[in-house]
Amino acid sequence: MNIQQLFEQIKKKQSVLCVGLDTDLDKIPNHLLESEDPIFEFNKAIIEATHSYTVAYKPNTAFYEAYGIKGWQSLQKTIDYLNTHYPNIFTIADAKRGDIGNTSSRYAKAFFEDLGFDSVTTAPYMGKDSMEPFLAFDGKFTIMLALTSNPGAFDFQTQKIGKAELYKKVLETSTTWENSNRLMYVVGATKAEYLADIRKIVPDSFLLVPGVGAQGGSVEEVFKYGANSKAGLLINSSRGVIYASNSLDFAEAAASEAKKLQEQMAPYIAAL
Ligand SMILES: O=C(O)c1cc(=O)[nH]c(=O)n1[C@@H]1O[C@H](COP(=O)(O)O)[C@@H](O)[C@H]1O
Repeated sequence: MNIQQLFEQIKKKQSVLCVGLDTDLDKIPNHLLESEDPIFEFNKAIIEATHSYTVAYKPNTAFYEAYGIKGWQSLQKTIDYLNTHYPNIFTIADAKRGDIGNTSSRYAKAFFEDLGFDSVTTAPYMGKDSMEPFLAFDGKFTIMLALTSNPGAFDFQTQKIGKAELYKKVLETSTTWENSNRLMYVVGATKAEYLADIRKIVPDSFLLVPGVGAQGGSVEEVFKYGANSKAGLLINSSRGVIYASNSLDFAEAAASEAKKLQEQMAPYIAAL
């Protein structure tokens, strides 16, 4: 899908909610474990319950890779389900890839062409030639880590390289790359006060903001500092939505959490 369609979804649903499909067999309701593919059955039920409040889904590939080939099959079925039934919902493979050029181009092919995701998350540590193979894909988006939500973000990302912090350098440099209009950036909701500075460097880009819910970030703060005139945000919650209940009512409970988040977002989107 293209950016225009994403803007339209945001307007129509009055939401920038991205639901993270971090599906863990130890956390899903027991009754699903008897089915042939519990991960897919869980995801399908979550998608059906939450899609009207949601503009993006983000399966984190670690939760699928952890189960080997069966996990990859569950991931494939999940993205196929989304592309078939909800083609207007943006899809993110949260894989945090990045390597020397020829390897990155294989990662890009895997997530964009083989699996058919709209976007993939990447780690920029290896620099321009490790990101460009992702950016070469027309109609696809590369969501690069900028300032992450975890405490370790302060180990490197906020350290100064010359006058500027590393994360600012990453943002500034990336805007000079070819096809930089295909870039989005990850900024943790737990670092909302940094968003105003980040917006000065990338005023028009989409920011994927994980860390509300289980990690303690606030929707209000993210909008206050991070929204641009078209929102320009995708705010992710994974555990807070998908594990709202672990019994028979899990899908209804997820819908209710997703609705709560959408209702928190709506007034800010209406005011843009
Ligand atoms: O790239 C990400 O999505 C990401 C970046 C980041 O800085 N922090 C972060 O939590 N994430 C991911 O966002 C999701 C957050 O999950 P919850 O804390 O359960 O909402 C996980 O899949 C994380 O891997």
